[in-house]
Amino acid sequence: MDIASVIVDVPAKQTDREFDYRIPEKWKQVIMPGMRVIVPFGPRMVQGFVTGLKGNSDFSKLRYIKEPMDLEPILNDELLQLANWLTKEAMCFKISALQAMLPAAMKAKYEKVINVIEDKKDRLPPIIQTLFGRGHSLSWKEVIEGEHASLIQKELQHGNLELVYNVKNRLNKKTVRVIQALLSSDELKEMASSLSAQAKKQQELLQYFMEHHEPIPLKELLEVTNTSSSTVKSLVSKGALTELDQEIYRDPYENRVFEQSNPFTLTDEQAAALAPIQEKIHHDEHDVFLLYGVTGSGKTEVYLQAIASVIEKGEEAIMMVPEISLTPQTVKRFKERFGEQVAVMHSGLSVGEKYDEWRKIHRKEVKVVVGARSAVFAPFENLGLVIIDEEHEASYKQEETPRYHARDVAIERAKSYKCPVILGSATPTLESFARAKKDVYKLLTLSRRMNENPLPAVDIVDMREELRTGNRSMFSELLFSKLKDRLEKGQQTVLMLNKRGHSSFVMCRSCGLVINCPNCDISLTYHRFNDIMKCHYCGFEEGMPSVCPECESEHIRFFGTGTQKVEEELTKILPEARVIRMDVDTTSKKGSHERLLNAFGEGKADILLGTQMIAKGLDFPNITLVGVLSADTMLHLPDFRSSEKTFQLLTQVSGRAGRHQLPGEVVIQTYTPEHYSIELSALQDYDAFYEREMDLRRKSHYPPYYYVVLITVSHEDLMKTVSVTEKITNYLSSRLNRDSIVLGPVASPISRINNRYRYQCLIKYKREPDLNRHLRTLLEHYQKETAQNHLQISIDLNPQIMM
Ligand SMILES: Nc1ncnc2c1ncn2[C@@H]1O[C@H](COP(=O)(O)OP(=O)(O)OP(=O)(O)O)[C@@H](O)[C@H]1O
Ligand SMILES: [Zn+2]
Ligand SMILES: [Zn+2]
Repeated sequence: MDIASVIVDVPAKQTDREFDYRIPEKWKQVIMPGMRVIVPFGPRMVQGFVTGLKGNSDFSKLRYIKEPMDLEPILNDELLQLANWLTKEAMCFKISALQAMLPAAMKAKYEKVINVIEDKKDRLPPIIQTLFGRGHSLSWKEVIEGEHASLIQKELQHGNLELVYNVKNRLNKKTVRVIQALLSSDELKEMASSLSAQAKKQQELLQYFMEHHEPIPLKELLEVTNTSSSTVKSLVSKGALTELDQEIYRDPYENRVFEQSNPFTLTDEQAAALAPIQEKIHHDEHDVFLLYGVTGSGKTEVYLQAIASVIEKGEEAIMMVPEISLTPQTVKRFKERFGEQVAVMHSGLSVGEKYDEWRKIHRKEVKVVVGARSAVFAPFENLGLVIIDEEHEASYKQEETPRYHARDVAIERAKSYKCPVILGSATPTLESFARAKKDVYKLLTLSRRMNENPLPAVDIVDMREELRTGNRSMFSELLFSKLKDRLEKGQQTVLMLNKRGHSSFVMCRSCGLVINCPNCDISLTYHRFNDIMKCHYCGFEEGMPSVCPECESEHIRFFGTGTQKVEEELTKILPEARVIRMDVDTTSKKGSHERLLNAFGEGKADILLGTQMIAKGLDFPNITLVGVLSADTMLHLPDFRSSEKTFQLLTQVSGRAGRHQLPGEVVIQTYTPEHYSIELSALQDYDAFYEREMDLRRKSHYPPYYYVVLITVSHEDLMKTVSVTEKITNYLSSRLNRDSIVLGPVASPISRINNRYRYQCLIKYKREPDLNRHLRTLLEHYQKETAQNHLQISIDLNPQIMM
C-alpha cells in the first residue's frame, strides 16, 4: 500500500478526480486516508486530501508526496463518504466539498518563493548571491519589494533560479509560556542554601517550586511570587527551572461561570414528544422527527433531555441553531446543562477560536456541539443525535458553493450512524410539514405554552387608516399608548423593524430620481453614521450629494426607516424611555451583541429596538409587549416564499411576549392588513396558513408540490448573457419530461451586479431522474468559458433565495 489517492486543491473540472502519488519510504506508516498532504502538482506544491491507499496504480510514472500536513486523519471514513455524497448533491468539485467540512484555519494558504537551484548558485551574479546569503530561498514579497526584481527575473528565465509555490500551514496553535522545576525539592533546597543571602528573590522562587511541581504560566508565577522575569531567567540558566510553551485553547467563554442546571420535570406534552425520540436513540435507529411546538412551549428542554440520553449512551450530539439566534443566552442553556462537554461553533468566533473548538471535537474532549450551519460537519465518530432548531430558517442553506442544506446533510449523516434527527419549529417549512403529514417525518406536537398562558393577543393596525386620520408618525395611536403603559408599569417592550427589502434609499423629491449603484441594478443604501451611500452587492460607496445630480434640486434626501431614525423618534415622543438599539451597526464589535442583551435582561432599558436579529431566542420574563413597525416589507419581494417568510417572522417575534408569568400583547403595524399571512400570523394559526399556502403552491407548481432549480447566468455582455440563458433553456426544455416546466430566459430580480448582467432559467419538476446528468453536461459544455470567469453559471438546486 505505498500509493495514495489524493484530491488536490485545484478547483477545476479537469482536476476534479483522484490523483495517484507514491508515498515516500519514511512516511509509509504515517500517511492515512483523511489526512492532508503536500504534493507536487505541475510546477508547484499544493495541498491535497488523501482519500485512499492502494498497492498499485494504472499510471507508471508517479510523483512522490512531499510531506504530510497532519499526523492523524482529520476526516474520518464517514466524512470522506459524505464528501462524495455532497459532491453529487450540491454539484460541486470534490475539493470544495472536502474543504467545506473543515474550519477555515485548515484551508491551505500558498506562498510564492524564489529558490536557488543548488548546482547553479555559482552562475548567479554576485549581488544576487549575497542577497540569498547562506540561505536557499527568498520570499516573493522580499523580491518584489527589493531593488533587484528585474535581475532576478532574468535569472529565472535563465533557469538559475526557480519560482516555487509552497503550502503554508496556517494552523496556529495558541501557546502560553509556562515554568516548571527541573530539579526535585531536595535538589532545589540544596541550591537555595548555596545561593548568597542577597539573592532573596531567587530564594523565594526556589521556595515556591519546592512546594509546587505543576507547571505554572509565567505571568501567574510572577504575580504569586512577586518576582521579575529576569529572576526566573537566571534560575533557568542555572538549570533549576525550565521554560515551556504549553498549548492552550482559545476559549471564547473562558471568563464565564456557568451554573449547573438540572433537568425540569417534563410536562405531559413534553414527555410524549421525548419518548419516541428516546426509543430511537436506545435502539440505534434512524428516523426524522418534526417537533412542531408553539413559541415558548419548551422545545429546548426536550432537546436538552434527548441530548442527555445520548451522552449517557456514550455518544455525541450536534445541536444546530440559526446564526442569529446563537445568542449567549442560547449557548448558556447548553453550557449550564452539559458544562465542559460543549463546544460552540459560530461565525462570531475568530478563525483561531473556531479551529480550537473544532479540535476539541476532533480529540473527543466534548460530547455536544452547539453551532450554526457548518456545525453539521462536526467530526464526531459516534454520532447519536442531530437537532436542527428553527428548521425553517433560510440560513441553513449555504448560498455559495457547495450549496448544501444543513437539513439534508444532517439526515445523510444520521442515516450512516443510525440515529435520529429532530427538526424543531413553531413555524415549520411547508416542505417539512407536508412530509410530516405524509408520515415521512414523525410529527411531535407541543401545542401549549409552558406557563399555560394563551399565546399573546395580537392587534393589527392599518397604517393607511392612521395616515387618513392625520397620524404621520411611525407609531400608531395604539402602539404608542401601549408603549406608554408599559413604561409606567416598568415592563419591557421589544420593537422590531422588518428591514429586509426596504432599507433607506436616496430620492429626489422634485424629480423622483432614485440614486442607484453605477455597477448594479439596485438603489444605494444611505448610511447615516458616516453620511455615505453604499451598495450592498458590490461595495461601491459615495458621499451623499447636496443637490440632485439630475435636476439640481436641493430637495434630495433619504427615505425609508432605519433603526436609528426610529430611535430618534422614540426619544422625541417618549423622552423618559431607555432604549437599546440592536442592528448591524451596534453589534459589529465582538461581544457587543451579548452586552446589549445582558443589559436588556438586567432591566437597564425599557425598549429593545432592532431588526430581525431580535426576533429569535429571547426569553425574558419582563417582556409583555412586542411591536412590529412594518410587517409587510418582506411581502413584496419577488420570491414564492415571501408569504411564508413573513408568517414565520411575525409568529417568531410575537412569541417573545408573555413567556413567563406576565401575559403578553403584540401590535403589528401594516399597510396590507388584509393579506392572509398577516391575518393568520395575528391569529397564530399555523394550520390555517399551511392549508392556504399549500393551495397556492399547488396551483402555481411550487414546492413542496414541485422541486425547483434556479440557473443564473451572468456575463459582462448583455447579449451574451441572454443568448447563453436561452440556449440553456432550450436544451433543458427539449430533454426534460413533458410535465416539467422550464421558465426563461428572464432577467433576474437583481438584473445586474458589479457590472455583470444576470439572467435566469427556472425549472420546476416532479420527477427528473436524469436532471443532474443534463445539468452536468451543460456545465461541461460551457467549461472553457466559465473557467476563464467571463461567464458564470450558477446552479442552485432547491434555492432558498430567488434573487
Ligand atoms: N418542563 C418544564 N418545567 C418548567 N419550566 C420549563 C419546562 N420546560 C421549559 N421550561 C421553561 O419554559 C420557558 C420556555 O421554554 P423554551 O424556551 O424551551 O421554549 P421553546 O419552545 O424552545 O421556545 P421558542 O421556540 O419560542 O424559543 C423557558 O424559560 C424554559 O426554561
Ligand atoms: Zn431631481
Ligand atoms: Zn453595486
